[in-house]
Amino acid sequence: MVAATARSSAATPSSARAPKHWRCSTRSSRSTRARSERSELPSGRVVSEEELIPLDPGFGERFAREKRPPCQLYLISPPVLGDDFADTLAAALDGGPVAAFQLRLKGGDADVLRWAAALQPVCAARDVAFIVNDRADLAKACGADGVHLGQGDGSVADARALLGREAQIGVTCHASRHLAMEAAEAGADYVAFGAFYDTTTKPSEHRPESSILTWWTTISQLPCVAIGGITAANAAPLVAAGADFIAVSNAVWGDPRGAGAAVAEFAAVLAS
Ligand SMILES: Cc1ncc(COP(=O)(O)OP(=O)(O)O)c(N)n1
Ligand SMILES: Cc1ncsc1CCOP(=O)(O)O
Ligand SMILES: [Mg+2]
Repeated sequence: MVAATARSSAATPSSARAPKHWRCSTRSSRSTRARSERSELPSGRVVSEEELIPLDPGFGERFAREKRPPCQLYLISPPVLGDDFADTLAAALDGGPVAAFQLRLKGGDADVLRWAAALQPVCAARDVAFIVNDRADLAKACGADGVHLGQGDGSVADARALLGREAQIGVTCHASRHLAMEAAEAGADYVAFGAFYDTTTKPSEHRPESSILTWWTTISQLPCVAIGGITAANAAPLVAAGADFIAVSNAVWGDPRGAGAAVAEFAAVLAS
């Protein structure tokens, strides 16, 4: 994932590709793999094997973990952008270190491309990677640094073929170890788990425990992102559990003090 390197703690467009040592670890062996078989409970409810065999919250304590670069901030755009959003974004990025910005708009293609043209220079001027949500074709069209793919947003292989090996490709994995393994094996540059907390930005039925971050960072070198309802007040357990990135929307754009002050507060949490 963006700038999660041992050498650098800030994103640059040229370092926006995860270096090889951040790619999927060979330790992601079959023996640690959460399997996807489904079983029927006596009640008739069908559950995945992953749900039947929950992750031991103490998993991480039994293994030595390699030191990783400090957790970084990944900003997700508001769902609707006001006319002055380029200035708001600049203020946010000037508030403290930000690794990446994701343009997450659900309107038409023209809207995405228009905002990409306005916001990409703001990110590039500050060495912040510019990621487009949902659509590899639009990421290609605007020359973004990467794309974020949900489970219904197309395959990593197709996005890679379109965007090339330098592109950052992230994948939503909800609360699923199995999905994370699949994403890593498909060649993703980061996996994203969430929603960790209540959020109105994107209501989610998936609610991972923070231990999934510890598990992931124990078995894989690929960066992981924590998302969903994260604020400066509740981020610390996710950082402590191993999140390489925390992805935040409302806590930054909805902060009454302004987006720059919110980013500065996150910076203090990530530095502590
Ligand atoms: C970093 C990050 N993680 C998760 C998501 C959610 O993606 P998806 O499940 O496709 O839902 P939408 O955001 O497209 O509504 C994300 N965008 N970014
Ligand atoms: C896009 C997304 N995917 C899972 S939760 C979420 C919303 C993140 O926004 P917020 O930080 O406002 O909860
Ligand atoms: Mg999506």
